[in-house]
Amino acid sequence: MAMRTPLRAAKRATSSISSTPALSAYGLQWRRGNATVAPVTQPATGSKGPTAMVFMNMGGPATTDEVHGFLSMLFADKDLIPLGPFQNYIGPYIARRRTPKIQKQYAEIGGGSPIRKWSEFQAAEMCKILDKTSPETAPHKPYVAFRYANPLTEDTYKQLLADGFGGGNGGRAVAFTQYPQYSCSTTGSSLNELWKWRTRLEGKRSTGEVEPAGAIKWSVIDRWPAHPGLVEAFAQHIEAKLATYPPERRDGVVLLFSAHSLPMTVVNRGDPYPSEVAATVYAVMQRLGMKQKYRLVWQSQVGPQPWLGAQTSDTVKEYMKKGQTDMMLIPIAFTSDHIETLYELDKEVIGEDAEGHEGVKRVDSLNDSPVFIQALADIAKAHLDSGEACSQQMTLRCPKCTSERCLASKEFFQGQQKYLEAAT
Ligand SMILES: C=CC1=C(C)c2cc3[nH]c(cc4nc(cc5[nH]c(cc1n2)c(C)c5CCC(=O)O)C(CCC(=O)O)=C4C)c(C)c3C=C
Ligand code: FES
Ligand SMILES: [Fe+2]
Repeated sequence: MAMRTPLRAAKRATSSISSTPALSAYGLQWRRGNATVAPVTQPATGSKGPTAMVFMNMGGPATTDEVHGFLSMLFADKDLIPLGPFQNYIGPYIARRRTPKIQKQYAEIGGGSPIRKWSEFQAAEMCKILDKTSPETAPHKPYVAFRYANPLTEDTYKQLLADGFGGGNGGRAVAFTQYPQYSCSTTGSSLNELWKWRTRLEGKRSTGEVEPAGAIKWSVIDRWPAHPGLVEAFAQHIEAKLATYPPERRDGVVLLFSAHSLPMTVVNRGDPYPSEVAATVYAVMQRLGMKQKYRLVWQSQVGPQPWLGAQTSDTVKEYMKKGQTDMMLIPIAFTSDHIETLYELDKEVIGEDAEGHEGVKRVDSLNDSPVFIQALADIAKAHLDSGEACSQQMTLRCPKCTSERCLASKEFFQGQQKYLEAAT
């Protein structure tokens, strides 16, 4: 596809994270029941190991040169931005037009998105914990699969095969969404993409068709909006920022939980994201003892159609006018820094809308929070123990969903249950 050229032309780093040798390189050692001694740097292979832990997210351009490729893929994604029968023409056109503006934004936040750095760090740290807490599924090997940037899902899937998962060997992989709250435009899109590459690289599987022998057995962690560890990590970051206000002002600080908005067409299709974001906010507020006033507001709308509000920037401006000048912005739907925190919140909302008022602050993203990384490990451990291919909730389509991709990919992941069970 012509629209992918810029990204593909960029130097492709391998999508597997550690520099440890491919699993296949230490040969029979990884096969179940084999008693070969593991290399000292690797944990012993458990009865159900090894396990690939694949962190799914949208990704971001690592350099300004990758912005065009990133936007080209983003505007080609029918699960995110359906542009009708002319998507292949309109998508590249919009991507080209937006590139200079978005390049400028990335240049202002240091020249690229930090999402790959944080995702790789979080995945690797989580796997170290899992190797201890879930020895039977060890070793846990961290991977990152991005939807619009390197390492792309396609490349990560190929890396999994090169590392000895699937491709006739069997082996288990967990698709772990890094969006805490489920939207069909984010996690749904990543799962549809993963399913697409599974069918392309490991053989077709439509209803009634036999599972390709020795293919990867997939399971999915599809949402975790109110996990106590996630809630604790957010709460601790909020408390730390609150502590920077003089004691006599703290009770009056308004908490503005800010999440990426959705077009109203997606909300009205029945997308679960708004209610799951609200669930996170409510759980965090309960943990904080409901001591502060708060609102859930929505940012980053693109294009002219109606989006879910109230908008973050309008909210800050309106409250400022009303004399409410102590406010904390809390990015609640993304777990690491990205252009929407570093540019939109810090530079536009705080720098411009609030005119740099010292009472308006942003809470740090979770990034390397050890509480958060422990939460990821707890979520993964519970999933591995459950033996579940995917949650019940994931199998329910939006009331107004008409997408064949959603239907087929949900059927695929649900259908993995019998292969997982057969393997245990
Ligand atoms: C939970 C997070 C996100 C949801 C939900 C989401 C939905 C959504 N996004 C668009 C359109 C665009 N998003 C863009 C960038 C972008 N989106 C998110 C997160 C969510 N999007 C992030 C974190 C980013 C930035 C990535 C980074 O590197 O930091 C863009 C590109 C930027 C631009 O052109 O303004 C677009 C376009 C839609 C239409 C949508 C729901 C349907
Ligand atoms: S759009 Fe939500 S399930 Fe298809
Ligand atoms: Fe977005």
